[in-house]
Amino acid sequence: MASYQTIGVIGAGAWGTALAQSAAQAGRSVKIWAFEPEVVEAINTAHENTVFLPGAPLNPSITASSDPSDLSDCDAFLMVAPAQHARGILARFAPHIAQGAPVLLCAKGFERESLALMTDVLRETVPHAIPAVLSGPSFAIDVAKGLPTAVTLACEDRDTGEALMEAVGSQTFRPYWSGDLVGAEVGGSVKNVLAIAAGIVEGRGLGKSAHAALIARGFAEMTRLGLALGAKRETLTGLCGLGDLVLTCSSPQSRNMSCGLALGQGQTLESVLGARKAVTEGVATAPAVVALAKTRGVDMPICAAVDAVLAGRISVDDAIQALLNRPFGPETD
Ligand SMILES: NC(=O)c1ccc[n+]([C@@H]2O[C@H](COP(=O)([O-])OP(=O)(O)OC[C@H]3O[C@@H](n4cnc5c(N)ncnc54)[C@H](O)[C@@H]3O)[C@@H](O)[C@H]2O)c1
Ligand SMILES: O=P(O)(O)OC[C@H](O)CO
Repeated sequence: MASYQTIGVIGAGAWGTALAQSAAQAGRSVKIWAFEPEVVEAINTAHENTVFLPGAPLNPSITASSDPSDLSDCDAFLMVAPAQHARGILARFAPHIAQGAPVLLCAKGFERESLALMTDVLRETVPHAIPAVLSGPSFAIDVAKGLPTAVTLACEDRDTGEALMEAVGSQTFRPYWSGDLVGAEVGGSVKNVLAIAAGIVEGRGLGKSAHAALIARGFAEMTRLGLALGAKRETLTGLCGLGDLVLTCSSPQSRNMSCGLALGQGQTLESVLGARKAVTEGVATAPAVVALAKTRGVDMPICAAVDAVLAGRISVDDAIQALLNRPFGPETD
């Protein structure tokens, strides 16, 4: 079985930093590529990502660089830059990723313009890499602090998947293997859009019953899209689907849910996004989810309402009314 010892982490936001730390704790040699020079500086000198993951001391063996060629000796990669930047960054990395090296895709989003999943983006930019997906209920700070977390690690070849699990996993950060990449991608991406809706429910004071209904009906939407794209139902009921949906829709520390909370309380999207450096993936993914659903004839009324609110086509109150005015119907398809 392959054994990956030198791990390249592409993207030094909160999640890339936490995963770099996890791999270092697993005894791997870890190099992390950061977009911002100040992040490179902070990791190499203070051994802390003071910009995106402050308060989490890093293993001093982790080195950072802003030059992709510095990662060219890595035998496996974690792609952790936000979804909308993935294509450009992967294209830069393509010459530095060895033939047959696995690239573990960790971003949770669809590409807005092309509607591509991250595995599609990887196949188009680095066709010689082996795609894998990491997704599940896990806040970066929880992983960095060593709190217990469990995620799905999807890779078609089980041996490769298990070698990746050994490279990033630990007693507290627990990956479970799956062969269903599409399921893992759809779950993580759609839950971000639904978490914005959950935040709106909370921010508008619609109550806990509405919150539970949102999660259950949102899960029905995620399942319909996932199945239409070829996902397995059991993947969607697992960590990367229902598990992550429950976490993100219930935690104001989620960037997506907190964005919805603020919208529900009357703030504008511009003021919410303008006040944060962190990525809110659901904002760019919402229109992609809706467009993709349309191409497959899949009904996703909650996601469509979120997209319409984010785009300013409808007010929060009118979106809520429109959802409540839908005709009664069967619970399952
Ligand atoms: N933070 C978490 O708890 C968490 C957990 C699981 C998955 N994720 C996913 O990981 C991905 C990365 O999120 P994060 O939380 O690490 O990011 P973050 O919000 O902590 O940081 C923002 C990231 O965007 C990058 N960035 C900003 N502008 C850029 C540009 N013009 N070009 C290239 N990169 C640019 C920054 O370098 C940084 O890596 C997202 O898809 C997110 O959904 C995050
Ligand atoms: O803060 P969010 O909303 O990007 O969510 C982070 C993780 O995806 C939770 O699993």
